[in-house]
Amino acid sequence: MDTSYSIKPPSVHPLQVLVIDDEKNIRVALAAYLEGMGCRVLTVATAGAALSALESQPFDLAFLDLRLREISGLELLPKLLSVNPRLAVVMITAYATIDTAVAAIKRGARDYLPKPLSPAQIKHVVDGLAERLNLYRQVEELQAHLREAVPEVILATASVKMQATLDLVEKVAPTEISVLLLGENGTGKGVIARWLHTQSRRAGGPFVLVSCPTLSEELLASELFGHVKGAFTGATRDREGRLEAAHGGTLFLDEVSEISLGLQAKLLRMLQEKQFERLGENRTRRVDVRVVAATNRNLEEEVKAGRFREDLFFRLNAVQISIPPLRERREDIPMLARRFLDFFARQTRRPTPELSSSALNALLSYSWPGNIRELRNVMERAMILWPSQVIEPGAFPENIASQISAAPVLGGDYTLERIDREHILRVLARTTTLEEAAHILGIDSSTLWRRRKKYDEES
Ligand SMILES: Nc1ncnc2c1ncn2[C@@H]1O[C@H](COP(=O)(O)OP(=O)(O)OP(=O)(O)O)[C@@H](O)[C@H]1O
Repeated sequence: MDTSYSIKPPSVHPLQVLVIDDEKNIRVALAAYLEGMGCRVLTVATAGAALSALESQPFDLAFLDLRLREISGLELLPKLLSVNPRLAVVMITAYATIDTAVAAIKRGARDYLPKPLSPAQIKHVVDGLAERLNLYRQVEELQAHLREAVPEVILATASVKMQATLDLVEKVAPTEISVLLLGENGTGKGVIARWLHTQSRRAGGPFVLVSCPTLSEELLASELFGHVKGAFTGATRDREGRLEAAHGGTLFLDEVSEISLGLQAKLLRMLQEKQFERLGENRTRRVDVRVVAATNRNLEEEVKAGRFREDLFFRLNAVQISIPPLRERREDIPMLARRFLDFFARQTRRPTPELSSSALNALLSYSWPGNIRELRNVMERAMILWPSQVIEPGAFPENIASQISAAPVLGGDYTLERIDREHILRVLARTTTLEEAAHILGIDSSTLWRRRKKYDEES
């Protein structure tokens, strides 16, 4: 997923903490306490060591002594923040005065605490920061979804392969069966999962997404099952998990292969018995969800390699639906490109531009490793960068624009079969029915159908 995004992805548990103090006793005591809370701690005695530690590691939090031997903590503070602007700095001092506290906060410290620090004070700082980072992460996920929000799901297709996929989706949607969606990144697994939900009897209930790989094991467990206050660092109050939030609806587990073996066991129990406990809680809760899972890995191989439980695989895989990559449904590229252009044109209140034939050529010749997501991004970029009403290859990134030369030209060094194939695929791409394409090509529809099937299978 694209990360060009205003809020930096925060680190998740465990918190990385830097302790900067020239008194060994303080360093040792603070480190022991922080480690006891599950933090990863590095202690340093000098400003130089602190700066070089920050340059090499992404710390979340620093405890900074106000009076270091060679430099004041107040002087060091802006230097630390210039290396890592997201660092939360807590000034600590045995000589607390209101003036220095104000100065520290003005320079960017998050907190100011008098020595000796009590365990309760340290816990308060750590829990508060863990919760804030967790909120950042949730905001980041939401913003990423908003940024990618699908204006309108495009379910039209001219591809035999994709049509077979959509037929299967339509068949299983109204049932309660678990569905496993397979497909490369950006092929639309999330879009199809949401569509499955809207076509199901659960459409009036919630659709809840859990993106498995973005979270550490502990955080994912808490995200799924919820937790009670005190279950781990940062668990400052009881919280329901996404499982409960999905009650009566659909739970979408994206990139399910990334779930650790420990969590897989819990998930299996939930699927088998519809029961689970929040982290740190004895009470057993019941939940009614339909699970749709997705992966871009070969789960059977993960099972063979011992990384994925076979019984969980069978539970999730009641029906398997493969979504073809865009390069295997090239005939859809022009239609999808135009639909995205139309969407972005409406958003920017411009008339929808056309694609020149060389622009179309470039799009059709490119391999689209990022699939529909990449096509959508390329169309959005073209709308921003290309003011004219006819989009030319120059509106596309260089790796796509340069594809035109790879397309076969009449009279070039190409076999008849390559020209035949390219011509058929392009005519199919710009026409709306098979009959219309067959008419242009001067062959009957059944011959064209067979050729298209063959090309689909070869690609
Ligand atoms: N059928 C579709 N109609 C409209 N837009 C689509 C469609 N399929 C995919 N997209 C676009 O591509 C983006 C990626 O789709 P989606 O997140 O569903 O893919 P994915 O296969 O789940 O990808 P990943 O594995 O990276 O999570 C969507 O946000 C949307 O912009």
